[in-house]
Amino acid sequence: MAATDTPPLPSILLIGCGKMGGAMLQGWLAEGLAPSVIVDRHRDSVPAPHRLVRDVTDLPADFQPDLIILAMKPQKVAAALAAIAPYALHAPVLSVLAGRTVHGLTEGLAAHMPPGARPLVIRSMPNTPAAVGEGMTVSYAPPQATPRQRAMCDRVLSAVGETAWVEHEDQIDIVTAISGSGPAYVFLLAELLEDVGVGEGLPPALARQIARKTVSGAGALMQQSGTEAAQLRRNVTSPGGTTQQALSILMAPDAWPATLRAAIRAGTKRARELAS
Ligand SMILES: NC(=O)C1=CN([C@@H]2O[C@H](COP(=O)(O)OP(=O)(O)OC[C@H]3O[C@@H](n4cnc5c(N)ncnc54)[C@H](O)[C@@H]3O)[C@@H](O)[C@H]2O)C=CC1
Ligand SMILES: O=C(O)[C@@H]1CCC=N1
Repeated sequence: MAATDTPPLPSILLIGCGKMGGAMLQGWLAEGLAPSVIVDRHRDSVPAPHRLVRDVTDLPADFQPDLIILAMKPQKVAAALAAIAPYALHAPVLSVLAGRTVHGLTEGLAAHMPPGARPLVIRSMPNTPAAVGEGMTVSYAPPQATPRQRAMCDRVLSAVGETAWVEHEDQIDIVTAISGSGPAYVFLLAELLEDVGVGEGLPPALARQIARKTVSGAGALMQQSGTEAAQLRRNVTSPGGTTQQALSILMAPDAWPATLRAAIRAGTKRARELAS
């Protein structure tokens, strides 16, 4: 779709504006969000024409969003559902909460609605590079979601990065452990490279600079070249050279391949535990 054909961002009710909600909001503000309401007691202000309220019980009576976005901690959502339910009669709900299922959120909201009324819940897993428009969000919509509802969610999420959709909701838990948590693994790599550099005798400022630029530069090269990661790795690895020597340790079956698989399985398991 040409940029001029892109529909404007809808009006949102964003509930929870911490690390993840705040990252997405930063991207949406840069993209021209329609007048919206943000709920978070820990935020000081939002730029006009958007409004900030401290609690879901303080929502302005004159406000009806196009889309409700849940971005509080999974453990905090239950207490907010009663106040959100009246708005969810008229607008779909997009949840970015780890673990929380479409079924659980739908039932939780429906319990506060008139008999027979059902909210429409779409579940997404974004990541914090959304703050700079470089996010990756994977979403699941239940079969009853309309193409218009899916398109609106995709419009909002694609304003802060790339989007993809899965047909099976349980895949969101695996996505959570890979791309949702993944920036933390990459930042850890930068931290460890810096620590090792300092430990091996480099000046701390230089160790920090080379660690950060190596991670961000490698990411930029991968993005801009479109080349497979494995080929980019081979391009660095001279036969008999220094990289091959280092990778023989990292790529040993019981090193990174096993460690990363175990880590991602642990994250996935935790996402499933957070379902209830
Ligand atoms: N941090 C990340 O990288 C990612 C987080 N998520 C999900 O995003 C959600 C939020 O995570 P973070 O932003 O990291 O947590 P956070 O603790 O930084 O932010 C949560 C915010 O929600 C607010 N809050 C809590 N209860 C509220 C309520 N009833 N009404 C309004 N605001 C409320 C808190 O004041 C806080 O500012 C979680 O469900 C997490 O699973 C998803 C993808 C990535
Ligand atoms: O750590 C968490 O539970 C959230 C979900 C993915 C990233 N942060």
